[in-house]
Amino acid sequence: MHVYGTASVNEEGNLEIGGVDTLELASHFGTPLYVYDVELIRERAKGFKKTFEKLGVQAQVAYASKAFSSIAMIQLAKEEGLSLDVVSGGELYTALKADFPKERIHFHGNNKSVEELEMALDHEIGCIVVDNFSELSLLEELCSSRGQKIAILLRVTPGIEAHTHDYILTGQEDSKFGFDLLNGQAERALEQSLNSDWIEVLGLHCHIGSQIFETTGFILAARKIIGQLKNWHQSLGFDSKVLNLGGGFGIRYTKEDTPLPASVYVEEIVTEVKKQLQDSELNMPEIWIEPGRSLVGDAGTTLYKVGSEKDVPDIRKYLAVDGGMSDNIRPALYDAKYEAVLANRPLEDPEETVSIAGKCCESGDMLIWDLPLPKAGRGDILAVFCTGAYGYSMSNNYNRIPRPAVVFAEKGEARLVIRRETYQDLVQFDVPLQEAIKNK
Ligand SMILES: Cc1ncc(COP(=O)(O)O)c(C=O)c1O
Ligand SMILES: N[C@@H](CCCC[NH3+])C(=O)O
Repeated sequence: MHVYGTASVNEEGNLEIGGVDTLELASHFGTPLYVYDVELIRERAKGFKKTFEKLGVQAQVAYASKAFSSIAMIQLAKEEGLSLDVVSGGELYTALKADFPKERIHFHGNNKSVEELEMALDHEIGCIVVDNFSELSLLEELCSSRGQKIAILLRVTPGIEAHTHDYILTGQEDSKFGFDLLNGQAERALEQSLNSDWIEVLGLHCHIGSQIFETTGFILAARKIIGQLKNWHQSLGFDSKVLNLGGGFGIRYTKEDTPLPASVYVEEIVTEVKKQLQDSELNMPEIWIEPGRSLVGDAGTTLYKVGSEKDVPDIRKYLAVDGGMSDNIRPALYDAKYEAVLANRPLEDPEETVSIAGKCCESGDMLIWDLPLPKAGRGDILAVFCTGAYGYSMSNNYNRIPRPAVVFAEKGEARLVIRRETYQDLVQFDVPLQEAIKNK
């Protein structure tokens, strides 16, 4: 068995996370249950920060809160001295509720609404990552009408095709995100911003994709951007204070995945930036990164209770669990692969191969195909690893299934940080026909 993060097997032979027995967690908090190993998140955050410190580079490590946003999670990011990437009014609201330092909040998104931009301006957050011309003009208008200045990064698409799933690629030319670097859009956006009385351009941003296992894409992106920065220094007198190279650092979901240590991504990015800046008149910019998955992904485990089973003779055995695509849509959406063990017998040798089905009314609601497992049946607890990123944050109420609870486990203690939804929660926004107000 691969030991994920600080997960271990205790004297009772049960899987333990953050020093807490997962069977106790399942019986106390119910299932499905997302369990986070808090120490591992802290370790990952420190790992990124220390690498920058070791290299003597000014940096910000911004947690991409889309991976998992909750008040407790944002408080944890604050405790670890991270910055924060938010991508919607809802994520910003969560950050504000968590009392996250406003100056370290960066606001992303390809279609921020007027209300969202106003919210960011009201709270004077650190910067807005401007994605397109219409947003740039809108922001300028808002700032000028309020008499308020704002710091921005310009998100550029460097024309890099990272090796990952098509749906999570973002740095290629044909992308809905950012100003294209090669066709002159980025230069026009920079000129427009530099000419504005209301906008201070801190620098450039790019994010080439997610779940990336190589450094090549980041290096090429840095090279292309710095190449442009040199031109813009000559032509526009622009000196970028910040270079944000996004997130996307891959993690190990299964043995097929071979991620690099976070330090390697950081070291190679910094080395390339320094190399490209040699003999130029540009100052070394602050390097910002935005990891989401690599901070919280393998720190999360989902506990499910096994229910029905179905044998299709000579074809396959299905074991159904009490969750599925409602709490983890990634297998259905990206064909994502996961590993799992029985929480009550993690070290027992597999006896059969089973496929783990979710309980949603979709044939595509399969969590894991062909998983070797000891004989398991109704009542057993299945622990699916590496569900900490884009699990809860992409969960939904399909089939009116309530969202699971989230627990933080650390040093032998478990804290409920998001309570389980109830059936009452599910109908809270419904208006019965007889009460519905007619719009004449
Ligand atoms: C702009 C931006 N920054 C950061 C991230 C975080 O990516 P990841 O969770 O792969 O680190 C994403 C998601 O892909 C993103 O779109
Ligand atoms: N949600 C995706 C990644 C996209 C991240 C946001 N740009 C995943 O689960 O892998």
